[in-house]
Amino acid sequence: MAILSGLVSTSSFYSLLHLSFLRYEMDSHIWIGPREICIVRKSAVPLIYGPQSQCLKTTWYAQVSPNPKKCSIHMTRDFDDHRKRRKAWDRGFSIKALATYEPRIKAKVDSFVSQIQVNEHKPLDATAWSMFLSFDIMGEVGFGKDFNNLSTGKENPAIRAIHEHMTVLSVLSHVPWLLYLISSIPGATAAYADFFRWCGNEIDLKQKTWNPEEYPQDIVSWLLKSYVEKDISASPSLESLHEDSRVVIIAGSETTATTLASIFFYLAKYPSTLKKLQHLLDQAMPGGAADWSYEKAKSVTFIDDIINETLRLKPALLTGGYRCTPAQGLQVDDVYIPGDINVFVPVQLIQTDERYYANAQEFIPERWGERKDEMATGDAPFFPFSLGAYSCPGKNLALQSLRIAISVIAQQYNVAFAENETGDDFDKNALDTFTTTLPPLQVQFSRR
Ligand code: HEM
Repeated sequence: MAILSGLVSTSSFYSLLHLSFLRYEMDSHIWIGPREICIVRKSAVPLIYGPQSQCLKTTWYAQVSPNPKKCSIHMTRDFDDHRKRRKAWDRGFSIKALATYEPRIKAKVDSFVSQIQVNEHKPLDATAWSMFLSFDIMGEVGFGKDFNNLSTGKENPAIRAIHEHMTVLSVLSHVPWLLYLISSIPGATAAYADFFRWCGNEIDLKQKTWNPEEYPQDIVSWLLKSYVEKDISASPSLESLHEDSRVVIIAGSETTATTLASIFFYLAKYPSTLKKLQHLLDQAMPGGAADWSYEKAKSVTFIDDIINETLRLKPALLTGGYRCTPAQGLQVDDVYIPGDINVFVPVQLIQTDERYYANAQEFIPERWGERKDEMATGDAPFFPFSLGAYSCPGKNLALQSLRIAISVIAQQYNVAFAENETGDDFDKNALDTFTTTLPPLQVQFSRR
């Protein structure tokens, strides 16, 4: 039991590190409630075993409820603890905090554009470079540090290990006792050491130079502020604070990077969408790059339509995290789910289901804008950031980063598939490793 409690004793943020590696089939639909996932399909084949309930239990596939209101959720102590702790995180994503991040994100995007300029007309791997940009942004707004991925064109060694072990972890997370067993073998987790050390050193440094009068400039400083001030929302221990700091990078970078890479894929595949976007950007900022501002870029709502449509078809978390039913079980409509059962929702499957979306497999950004009523998008399930108490606190930061990146790049450059690149591998062979592992995508940028 110690094996499992080692994995489950920490906050729910830690669950982000439990990765999944799945291929699934589902023939029915899903619902996510205002707080939690509720309905599961009784006849679904039990496939996965998860760590949350401290013993290995059947995992059920989730399904849409025709009547979500019937779902009731037991509020556990964990839930309340989580709600308190979320406050420390949410402060780091407030409107005021986001405003301090904006010019620094823009600076990172500008350095991405400088690399495009140097490599103009040459093939660039959009998957890798989106990762470089995104990790550099999270280094900056997460810790106030530069990972130097963009300037060197190489993955920082401190974060390389995360990628190399993603798939292994994603498989092992379904047999948590084995994961624990392996992690207790000396040297087996050595690859993570760089990353752990880097985050730990940064926290130590921040603690030593802590100035209570200063407005925190990055997310980890917000978490540290709660910790130093012994706020009710603070990480309960230094170890837990270290853990949260690692989550900042893991949760914030991969997700935004895979979304950006997927946007490049769609813009290269559908030149008419790119042209339309560029036309709208030109209207909003007739002076070109010199005229760029985040406020003006944000006024081009077609950017959000593209982001939404990308997150619908290729959500960064294809399945998302598990949820555990309350001890007394859950009655939803005519389905009873026993207590302590892990359930999850395959986000991508639902968001591409013809029952909810017209031409569900097609990339039609207009369904979020001018064709919203006609295509009945308003009522369709859409939850790439999850919903309710455990949903993504970094959503607005992610949207801000994506809006800045797309507007700045599309304003100045065309993007197309490089020679011999069809995009098929990228489109079809993504792996669900909790976050998504994408194949390379060779694209070519050319100045407009
Ligand atoms: C396009 C980008 C992003 C997507 C699609 C995304 C999606 C998600 C989803 C689906 C969850 C819920 C996971 C679960 O149910 O277990 C989540 C949680 C979380 N995300 Fe994001 N995310 C993105 C960007 C970010 C960023 C930039 C941050 C900043 C650090 C962030 C921080 C977190 C954290 C801390 C949690 C855990 C929340 C909790 O347990 O209460 N995410 N994200």
